[in-house]
Amino acid sequence: MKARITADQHLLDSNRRSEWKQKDAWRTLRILSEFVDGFDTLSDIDRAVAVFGSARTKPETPGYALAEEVGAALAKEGFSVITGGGPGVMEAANKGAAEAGGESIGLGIELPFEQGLNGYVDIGLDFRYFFVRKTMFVKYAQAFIVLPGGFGTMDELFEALTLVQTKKVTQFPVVLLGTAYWGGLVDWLRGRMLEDGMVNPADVELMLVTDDVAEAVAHIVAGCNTKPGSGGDAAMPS
Ligand SMILES: CC(C)=CCNc1ncnc2c1ncn2[C@@H]1O[C@H](COP(=O)(O)O)[C@@H](O)[C@H]1O
Repeated sequence: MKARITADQHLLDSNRRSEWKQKDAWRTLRILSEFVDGFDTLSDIDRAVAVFGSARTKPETPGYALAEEVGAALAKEGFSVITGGGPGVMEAANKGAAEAGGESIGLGIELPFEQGLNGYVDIGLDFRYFFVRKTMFVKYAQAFIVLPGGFGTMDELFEALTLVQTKKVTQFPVVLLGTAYWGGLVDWLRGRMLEDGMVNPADVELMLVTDDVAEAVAHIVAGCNTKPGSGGDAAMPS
């Protein structure tokens, strides 16, 4: 299959510098419309948790089953489940949520190879720009659960941790699910990164690491301080 040139590539890739002078100013309108669509579609979500993890996790694997269990457990607790709308862990979490009667949301991204949203998404949006989509995850979820994954998953995890650390978001639990997978990274964060003074002791405590879905959900319920119907913190000015 021939790889398509994506909108993100037009914007970011310096090989396309010749377009920048002519097209970037107008491209901002497209970016703006993507924010407007996202805000318009997602602003009615009451309380939601975003579930991240590998796009490559295959059905009928323990990782897929775990993500399905997470989606179902969140739905039963009254949370909408937001994922990247793709295959693997995203599909499994959407499936778990949808089959448990919950609201299943997929925020897809345009990629060089055609893919579309997975078949378990009830409310779906397709984004051209990664950075617009990432705003939506943080804005409309009150917590993140992160399953094993690759670069995309790390990007989403560390964006959340940076936003919590810098207090751009408050009361935002982050759970790493899968102690065997995450253990090495967490040891390095609590060892090398902390010992070299790159983070504060409190920073490395910003995430819960567990294998237990019920513990993950309970941690979120206790930590995100949004009750059903509250719609979050309505008293804050813009
Ligand atoms: C089979 C394949 C690679 C499909 C790619 N299709 C994708 N569709 C939607 N979101 C994605 C995709 N790939 C990466 N992401 C984003 O990055 C994360 C997973 O990336 P990774 O597989 O850990 O690095 C997901 O949580 C998602 O938000």
